[in-house]
Amino acid sequence: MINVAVLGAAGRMGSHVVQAVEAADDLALVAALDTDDEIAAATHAKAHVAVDFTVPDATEANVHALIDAGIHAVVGTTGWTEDALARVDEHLRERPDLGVLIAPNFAIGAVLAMRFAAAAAPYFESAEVVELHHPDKVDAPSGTALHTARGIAAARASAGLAPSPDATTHDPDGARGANVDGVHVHAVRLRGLVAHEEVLFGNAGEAFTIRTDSFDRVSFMPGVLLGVREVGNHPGLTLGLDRYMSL
Ligand SMILES: NC(=O)C1=CN([C@@H]2O[C@H](COP(=O)(O)OP(=O)(O)OC[C@H]3O[C@@H](n4cnc5c(N)ncnc54)[C@H](O)[C@@H]3O)[C@@H](O)[C@H]2O)C=CC1
Ligand SMILES: O=C(O)C1=N[C@H](C(=O)O)C[C@H](O)C1
Repeated sequence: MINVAVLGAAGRMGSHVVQAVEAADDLALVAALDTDDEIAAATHAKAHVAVDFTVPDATEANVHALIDAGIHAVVGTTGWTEDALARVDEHLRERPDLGVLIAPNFAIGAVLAMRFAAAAAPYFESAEVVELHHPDKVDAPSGTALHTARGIAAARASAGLAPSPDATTHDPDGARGANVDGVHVHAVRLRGLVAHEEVLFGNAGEAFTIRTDSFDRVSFMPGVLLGVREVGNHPGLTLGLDRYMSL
């Protein structure tokens, strides 16, 4: 039995994780924590793994506290910078027995979309990412879109591709979106949406589109539970759920 604590348990994602853990025969929910609770409560409850779906401003401190407490961490919260990831990696060297999984998206379709986008990237002259979310989301672009764009950029660089063609010289209102390592990323916020992404590729005379849609937050739960079950078998810092899958 794996004892699980959930951080951000009152939130949109955290409340789904609480239900998913409670429904799993091999997992025990031992702590459901939110803003007013200390991480120490997870230690007192003998948690083996903590799942963090909180806010970008809180998640790094939570992960360091979990490492200090000797608890594996499965993190879905977005907003991680390269510097913050490096600090976690460094901290984990003090605890080589612990695993931390930080994944921008636990939906299987989104995990595959990120991988497929990186695989397709060397074959197209142009690439752009459009992410579409509910309007209560606090960060933009989404963590998934950042990860997708960085994967595309790395694959283009490895293949020796020139920058995507773009004649824009005047964009005072930022209509071309964010530039993530040379890949333009556009963020839509619309009531009624949950989490969606389109990756657009173009060549002369053709387009190739990868689309993933989470219509309901239940779509993230199989991936979260996979992370909970596997994190103890993957010491160190792991970025992306695909690292736990045979892809
Ligand atoms: N990796 C993935 O598959 C997914 C990631 N996300 C990300 O998860 C995060 C949370 O998303 P939502 O659940 O929609 O947000 P939310 O705002 O509904 O929930 C966040 C919860 O965290 C709590 N919280 C804030 N600071 C805290 C702290 N220091 N300790 C404990 N709890 C704290 C809040 O009170 C709230 O209940 C966001 O960064 C979002 O982008 C969302 C969906 C899927
Ligand atoms: O805030 C959300 O809702 C989501 N956040 C993650 C992200 O920023 O990529 C994952 C998913 O898109 C839902």
